Amino acid sequence: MAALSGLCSSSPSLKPKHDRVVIPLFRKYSLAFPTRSNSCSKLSVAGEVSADLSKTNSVGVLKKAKQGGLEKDPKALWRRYVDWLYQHKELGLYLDVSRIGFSDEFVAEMEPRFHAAFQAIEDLEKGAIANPDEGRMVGHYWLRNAKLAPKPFLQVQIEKTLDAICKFADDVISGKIKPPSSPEGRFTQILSVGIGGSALGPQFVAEALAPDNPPLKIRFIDNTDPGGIDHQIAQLGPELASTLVIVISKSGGTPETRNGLLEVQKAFREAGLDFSKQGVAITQENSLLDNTARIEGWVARFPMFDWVGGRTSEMSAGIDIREMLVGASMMDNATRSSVLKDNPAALLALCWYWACDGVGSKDMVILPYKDSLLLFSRYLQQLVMESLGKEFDLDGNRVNQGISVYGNKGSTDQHAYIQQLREGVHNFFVTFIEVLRDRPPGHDWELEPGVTCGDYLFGMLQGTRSALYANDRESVTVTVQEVTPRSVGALVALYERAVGLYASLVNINAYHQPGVEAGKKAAGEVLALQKRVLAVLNEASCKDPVEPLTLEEVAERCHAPEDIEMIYKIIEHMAANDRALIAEGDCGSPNSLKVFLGECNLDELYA
Ligand SMILES: O=P(O)(O)OC[C@H]1O[C@H](O)[C@H](O)[C@@H](O)[C@@H]1O
Repeated sequence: MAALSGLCSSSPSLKPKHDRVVIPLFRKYSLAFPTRSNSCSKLSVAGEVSADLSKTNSVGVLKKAKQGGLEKDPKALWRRYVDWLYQHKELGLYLDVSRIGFSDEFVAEMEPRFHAAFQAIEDLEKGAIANPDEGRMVGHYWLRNAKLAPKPFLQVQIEKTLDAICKFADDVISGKIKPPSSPEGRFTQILSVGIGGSALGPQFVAEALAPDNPPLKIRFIDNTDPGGIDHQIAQLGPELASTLVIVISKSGGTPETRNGLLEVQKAFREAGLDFSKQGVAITQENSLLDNTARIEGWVARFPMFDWVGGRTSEMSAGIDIREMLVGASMMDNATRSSVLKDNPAALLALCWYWACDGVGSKDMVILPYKDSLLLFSRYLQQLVMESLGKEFDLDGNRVNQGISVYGNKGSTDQHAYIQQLREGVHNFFVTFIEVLRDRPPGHDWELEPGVTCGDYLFGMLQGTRSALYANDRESVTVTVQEVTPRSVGALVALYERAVGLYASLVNINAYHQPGVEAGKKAAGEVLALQKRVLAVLNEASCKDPVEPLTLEEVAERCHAPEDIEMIYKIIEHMAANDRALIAEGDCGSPNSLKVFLGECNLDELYA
């Protein structure tokens, strides 16, 4: 989909400007912010850790080392910075972990765990069933290097899909594939319908990489909120006739996505348009969505593979950008290293383990200082929380693992919640994402002597990093030269691998999501109950005279007295949407309510 908005076109390749990183002036900035005495924060860190470590953590040195507090001597910090600085020359990407306080002892003690984690990832890449509950291989790494796929037919499948997507994108952009009844004679808009991993990745990439004036503009329907859906369709207006609707769902049966599709199809019907001439499906072969698209003869169908999880499907069909794949593949190569200091994903996993005590005791705050990376935190929220948030470990022990992720962007957040990060409850560590290039060359100007707009953003990032550290708030900094398809691909791959390694460190399955099913099942039960409520109300409303019912009567006739609260919520919702009428009382006093339906449906009554 991003390919269709002009992202498939090759972008200038990244050339690192220098081999050595420009060192942030942390000393200068830390002088600018008042610092608290160390002893105070040392105490609080030690206290938090001892409580959490008693749960599951076996890394004894973690507790001991944390009691030491963070390094504050500027010279020692500088040595630590240089010592631990990771650089990927070709990608122009740096990772600074110096503001995470792990000790050498901790690193040594973690070594055997990393050994096992590296081995697990190697096995995964070779096609092991790395998702044991679902009996599936985990192959998102093959998408950016098909030769790695363990079977030749998988290699062919990946390459063929990639070629087909790129060709389709070219044909749409050039107007070779066009909508039947658009005055423009070509597609001008994309409406993407999908949720979770089938929305967050495309949204992030579209926000990060779409050019100012893309050949096709992208909109998203990523919820079953009728108001939101109506808004997207209304904004398209007459351009619905030149909208390519891309429906993305790996399973092909997600209700929110199905609802979005049905709503969009209704809008097409009402506008006198033939949806099948403008619809594209991206889904597993033979899924409900795939079969629908095939039978209805949609414009195109592209496969999503069984061995790619939704949240790691960023590089699969739909987001076909060869440059992104190159960036991801380069990062994959780097993160295969079994030398900790040479492996940025392992360094990240190490920092997470240290900062969160291996039990998720701290939240991960993602702060990109670049508007176009705004959605990176939302994207990572799913990748990290759905992968790591698990009740049981691989041996069946209850561990309730996870790391909470939130964030928006700097310096905007400076004016929102950074106050609490600096001074309030100490339950987080920060990841700064720094982008060195402010603007394309030749566009910069000094809005005051010696200072550009971008210098302010840079100052805010460095100042915040220093001010937080001065108050014992740890941080990681990832630096890229520019936001390009290549660097975005590299960032995605970096975090995918870090999540995989961290999952091994804490012995959980990162590739399934059993908890999501519970909510979906419960939602299904609510809708089934609603149908029974409607039938009971319909029967009472078909009487002459109409018999308004109390909540208790409805619950009894539904044979669900224990569900009276849910029945109340169903009726409240129906009343707010004029689908149930209130005869007596009001929703503020549930026991006073008497309800009926405005119309009697005889067909249903005798069905
Ligand atoms: O792509 P779909 O099959 O429609 O799934 C969409 C989403 O559904 C579930 O909520 C899963 O937990 C997500 O991982 C997935 O991305």
